[in-house]
Amino acid sequence: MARDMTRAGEPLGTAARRAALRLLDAVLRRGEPLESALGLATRALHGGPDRGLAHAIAAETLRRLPDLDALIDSATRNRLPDDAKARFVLRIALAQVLGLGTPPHAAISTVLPLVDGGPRKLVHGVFGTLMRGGVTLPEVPTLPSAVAGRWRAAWGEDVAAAARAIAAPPPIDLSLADPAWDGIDAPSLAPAHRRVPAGSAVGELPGYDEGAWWVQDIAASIPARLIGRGDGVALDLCAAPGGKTLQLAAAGWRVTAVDASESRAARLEENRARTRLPFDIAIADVLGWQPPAPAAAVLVDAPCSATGIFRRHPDVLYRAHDAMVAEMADVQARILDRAAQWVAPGGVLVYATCSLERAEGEDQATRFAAAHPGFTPLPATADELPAGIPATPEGWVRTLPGMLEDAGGCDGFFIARWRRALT
Ligand SMILES: C[S@@+](CC[C@H](N)C(=O)[O-])C[C@H]1O[C@@H](n2cnc3c(N)ncnc32)[C@H](O)[C@@H]1O
Repeated sequence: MARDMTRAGEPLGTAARRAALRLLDAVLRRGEPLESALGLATRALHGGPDRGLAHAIAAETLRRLPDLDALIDSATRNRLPDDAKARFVLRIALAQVLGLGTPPHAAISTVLPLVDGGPRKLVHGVFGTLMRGGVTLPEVPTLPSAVAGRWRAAWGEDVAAAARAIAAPPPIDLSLADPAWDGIDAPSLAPAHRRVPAGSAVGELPGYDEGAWWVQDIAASIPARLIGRGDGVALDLCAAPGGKTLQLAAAGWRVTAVDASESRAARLEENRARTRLPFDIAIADVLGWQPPAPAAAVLVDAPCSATGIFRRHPDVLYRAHDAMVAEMADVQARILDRAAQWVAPGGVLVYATCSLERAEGEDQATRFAAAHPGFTPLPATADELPAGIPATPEGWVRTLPGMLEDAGGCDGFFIARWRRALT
């Protein structure tokens, strides 16, 4: 892939498309998260709007990839290999026209320089054929077949809701530090919650500077809701950037937030400074760290495949393969087993993952319960949960793409809670 971002004589906007191409390359060929690839891929761009455009093009391409590929395949006599540069460039051009509303001439003129000295004629020809044919994208996007197959087996018809959910970026949820705060006129789906439209400039919303709220999907707010209010010690393990830490601190707990990543812990610090909510931060690997004493509440928001946040991060659809899920499930088991030792007698343990994979949710909770007879399931109750999100028959919470769909949906999460026996 090209390294040079700006070249004389190129149409304006070519550099942003080159960055989008690098982003796609990072996700699809190297398996990197889109957000992590952003810095390097866009470093030569001048200013936020170009960076935003590169990100929007790459994200839209990932949302629509199977449908874009089907269009490309319909217009080529010999199927282009999956990793052919011509396919990448056509995906970008088509995603702009069919998904983002870019005029066709602007979309094609800014990608052709990316295949200079290569399949320029082919790209131009395929694009022209499709445009003359008046093609459109299906109203409901097609999910990648591996993910669709896995989720259909796990969740049946909810896979259709997942496809609908990926059509556009989702609304943005805010968790309020004070449930009585009334500074934003927006729908509320649960106590201390507001939902603002997709694309809202969060830094400009009322209450941002004062730290009255932080961005957190409603499903992601459930683990801390299941811990509730308290004034004892709470351990938030795998805590950064800190949505759940802030909830626990706002609910009165004396929280220690532990995270292994220094850069992510910096976001914990930023959030602590902005909200002025008190909590301690430990930058440590929980597999080596040890608290000074057992805690009344322990929250494990374990690292996972993150397939539950595919609406905001469509790259997970292409990165979360079976082997990755199995590897994450192994890490989760080790973290959860270790965390269980730090729950004080009579204390509460909550386990959560933002995953739509049973191996990282239901199977993990079943395994834990069998291995830890000293922990009794503590089923979630309706009054603890947002309306429209029921507990499972086991008392766990499993949020699925079809839930709250009319109100804008929610992320996919799994949450289980146990109480440790007194002796
Ligand atoms: C799902 S994210 C946590 C999100 C966070 N709880 C929140 O609500 O904002 C998982 C976190 O686990 C951290 N992590 C992964 N492995 C870890 C380990 N062995 N010890 C501590 N933190 C770990 C990652 O750095 C990442 O920040």
